[in-house]
Amino acid sequence: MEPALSVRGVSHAFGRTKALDDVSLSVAPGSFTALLGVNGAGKTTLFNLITRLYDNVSGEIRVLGHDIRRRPGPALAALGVVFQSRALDRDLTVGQNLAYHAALHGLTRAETWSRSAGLIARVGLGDKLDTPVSALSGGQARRAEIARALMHGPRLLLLDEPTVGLDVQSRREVLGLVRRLVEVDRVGVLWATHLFDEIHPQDDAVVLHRGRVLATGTAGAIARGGDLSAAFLQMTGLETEAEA
Ligand SMILES: Nc1ncnc2c1ncn2[C@@H]1O[C@H](COP(=O)(O)OP(=O)(O)OP(=O)(O)O)[C@@H](O)[C@H]1O
Repeated sequence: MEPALSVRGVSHAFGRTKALDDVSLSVAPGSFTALLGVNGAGKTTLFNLITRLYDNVSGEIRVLGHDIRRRPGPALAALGVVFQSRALDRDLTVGQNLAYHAALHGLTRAETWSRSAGLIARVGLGDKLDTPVSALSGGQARRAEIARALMHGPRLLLLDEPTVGLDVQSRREVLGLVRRLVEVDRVGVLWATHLFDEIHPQDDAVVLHRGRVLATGTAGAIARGGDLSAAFLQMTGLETEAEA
């Protein structure tokens, strides 16, 4: 079966700064894959390449088998994304934000209304369709963003540190929602984070540090049966740097 996402030998530089250096990873269909890295690891650069905000000039990126350079249309149609910074229009209602996204993807009016009603109920905001985004809490706005990202039925969902800035209850709701999408709908998820308590031992994980992949496998295997954050600190050398 085609991976939901395949990244092979991808590098990217900003002037002399190598943000990504020969990065390879994949996300299986219906898997929750954690992209683990501290600030500056290269997570956002990778997301910007996958979504074609930056041109990918070295290596290959495929979404559901579609090369993002040669077949950008089908690749982007199979992809949903929740960026790190908030991306809803705060003056529009939740329903209007979803409808605008649906229009960009060519959904009909009927499809738009049936999908937005279904998705907004799914993310627990059934009574908020006509509420302006400015009146939502941070956690509700995140869940609305996830609903928007799902409007066109993507098979791969990218989320860039989606729980940063949320309280403990909202973090749990957002994470639970995304895990259900993986388990029930078999969406492939790439979840970028530096919050290790979000990761289960059976999750797939990729350790990215200073633009390089240091480890891939299940989080449990990477942690070698111990604590994931301790294994991460040791692997990246951050533990030694902090002691020095
Ligand atoms: N537009 C840019 N111009 C120059 N350098 C950049 C630019 N974007 C990122 N970088 C550099 O590339 C490297 C990777 O940054 P990136 O934002 O991808 O990391 P990140 O893992 O997403 O970190 P954060 O969690 O802080 O967003 C860093 O050294 C960063 O300073």
